[in-house]
Amino acid sequence: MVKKQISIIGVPMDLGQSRRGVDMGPSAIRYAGVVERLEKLNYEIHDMGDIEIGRPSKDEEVNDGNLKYLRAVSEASDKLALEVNRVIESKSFPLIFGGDHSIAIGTLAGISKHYKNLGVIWYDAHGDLNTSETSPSGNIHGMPLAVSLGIGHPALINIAGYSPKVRPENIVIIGARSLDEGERVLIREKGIKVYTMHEIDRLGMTKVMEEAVSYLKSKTDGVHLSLDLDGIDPSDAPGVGTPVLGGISYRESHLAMEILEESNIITSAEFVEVNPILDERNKTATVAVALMGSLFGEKLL
Ligand SMILES: NC(=[NH2+])NCCC[C@H](N)C(=O)O
Ligand SMILES: [Mn+2]
Ligand SMILES: [Mn+2]
Repeated sequence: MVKKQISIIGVPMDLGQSRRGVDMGPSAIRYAGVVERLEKLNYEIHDMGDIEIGRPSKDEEVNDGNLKYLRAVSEASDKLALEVNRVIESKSFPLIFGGDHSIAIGTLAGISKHYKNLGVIWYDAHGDLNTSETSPSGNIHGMPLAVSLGIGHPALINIAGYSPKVRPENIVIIGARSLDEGERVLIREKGIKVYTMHEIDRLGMTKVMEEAVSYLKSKTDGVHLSLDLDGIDPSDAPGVGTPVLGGISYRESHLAMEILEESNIITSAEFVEVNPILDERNKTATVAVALMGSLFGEKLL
């Protein structure tokens, strides 16, 4: 039998937010044993190494458009989109390690043209639906989902030469507990499906994931999982730049990944925002790798 292929792409990007160190995320995730873990599940793993990220000078950080390091983020997104596209053309499953969440701009740009109706599961404490007008921080990692909807600066929305990358009705956000005003407006206006912590508490993770899967399954021909480690509670995943109390537990996250695995809908995935400098003995990278285990079919018995 031919083994299923997974291709790993590391993206050592930290310019989409203000806390240095998240560029070391790919190393931390590899160090936590991801390749060995997935090989045990009988996958053939191709580690493509890391995308090269420029090191712009500090004065590129703030520009009057409220988009920090716009040029560097846009260049990195271009490179990532090309690489992701190549992986899909080679019939391998793209598994991307961040880096901050701005990398999703490039990931989705590389993926989306391969699908008529791409679905996205955005597992995150945040909506990442800001624009330069609504962003309180100017940090591009708070904008990738808006950008992928075609809302934002032309240098970001036109990566890979087309826009939008995803339709609002094909998005499910899971774990939200920190939304800015502009993000709330966009969610209502576009009718984006959101399971906040309230729904997760109330319905339980099983129901939430089953609903999310059946919502997406009927209308999409591929689903990208974009998992921001800050979706998980900071007690379980402390190594993130923008932690928010009251998050999804480690156990609930395993359950979510297991339900996704059973559903067979996931066609690409990325794990972002692991910051080893803020972490405790590589705990957050270890959590990320454990969740990948469940996502790719690990079973105890
Ligand atoms: N990917 C993330 N961790 N995003 C956090 C975004 C925080 C805040 N909403 C902002 O736009 O600045
Ligand atoms: Mn987040
Ligand atoms: Mn995020």
